[in-house]
Amino acid sequence: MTVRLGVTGATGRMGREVIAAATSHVDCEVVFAVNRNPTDEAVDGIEIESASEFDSLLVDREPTVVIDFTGPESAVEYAEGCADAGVAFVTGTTGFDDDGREALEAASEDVAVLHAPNFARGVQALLNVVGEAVRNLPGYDVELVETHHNAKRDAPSGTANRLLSEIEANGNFTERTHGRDGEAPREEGEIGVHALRAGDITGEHEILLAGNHEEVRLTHRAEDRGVFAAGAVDAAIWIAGQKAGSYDFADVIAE
Ligand SMILES: NC(=O)C1=CN([C@@H]2O[C@H](COP(=O)(O)OP(=O)(O)OC[C@H]3O[C@@H](n4cnc5c(N)ncnc54)[C@H](OP(=O)(O)O)[C@@H]3O)[C@@H](O)[C@H]2O)C=CC1
Ligand SMILES: O=C(O)C1=N[C@H](C(=O)O)C[C@H](O)C1
Repeated sequence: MTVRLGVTGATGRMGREVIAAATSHVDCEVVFAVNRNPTDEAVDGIEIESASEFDSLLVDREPTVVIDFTGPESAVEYAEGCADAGVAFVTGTTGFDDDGREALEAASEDVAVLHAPNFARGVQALLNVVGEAVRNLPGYDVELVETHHNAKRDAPSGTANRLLSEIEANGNFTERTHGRDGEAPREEGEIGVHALRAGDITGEHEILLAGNHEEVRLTHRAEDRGVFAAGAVDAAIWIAGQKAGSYDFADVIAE
């Protein structure tokens, strides 16, 4: 069955990649693509419409799923629109605060909602192994470095926050130290967190574990945003058959 997709943030870095991935996928049809500031220029043959039309497009074009890569405020608004219209919602947007996360949970009571801070399959593998590495190296110092392009809004990245949760769940850590400045010796139990922003780097995450005169580095490097878009389209196809609830990209990969 063809999955009918709506795309938000359509002219953004990720929106364009999602349209490219979806239009070349045999199981997908892009039925609308919206942007806050629409352009006359189509993306991969898909007309860009105004985000102000989002609610009426949900009714008129009958999408099965909306894929969103925008910002935390707009993602919540789009999720609420989808919940009202009975349309499943996939978002890769990062930077949500507690209220934003709660709003996504509330939407998932009415429709299937999948939120993943990273749609790269390699990052899912990294999330699976990082806890084991920490458990195997008790007492080793842990530092996380993430590197992204100079236009990224949130820090640390959504992926970094997810990795940090895994690290904390598997070791005795007391605090996250964001960068260091001046007299700042390392405290026992801290995890150092460092966000680098430069150029047009797609996205890198490295966890350094060091102690006992040795070091282990676990690194994921995305070389192309198409990796994220392909994962998001896979998630949209998967979620089309799911009942209301809150899902993660790990659920998609598990099948
Ligand atoms: N989960 C994953 O695998 C990945 C997640 N991301 C996340 O996706 C999000 C978008 O990233 P990226 O594409 O690089 O960002 P861009 O800035 O390139 O694009 C953002 C898009 O969202 C729109 N937008 C932003 N704010 C609003 C708003 N308040 N209301 C309506 N539309 C809005 C922008 O519209 P306009 O053009 O009008 O400004 C633009 O189309 C970020 O949160 C990023 O962290 C990114 C890559 C992978
Ligand atoms: O903004 C980005 O570009 C990315 N954001 C995601 C995040 O915050 O983790 C995922 C990816 O690293 C690219």
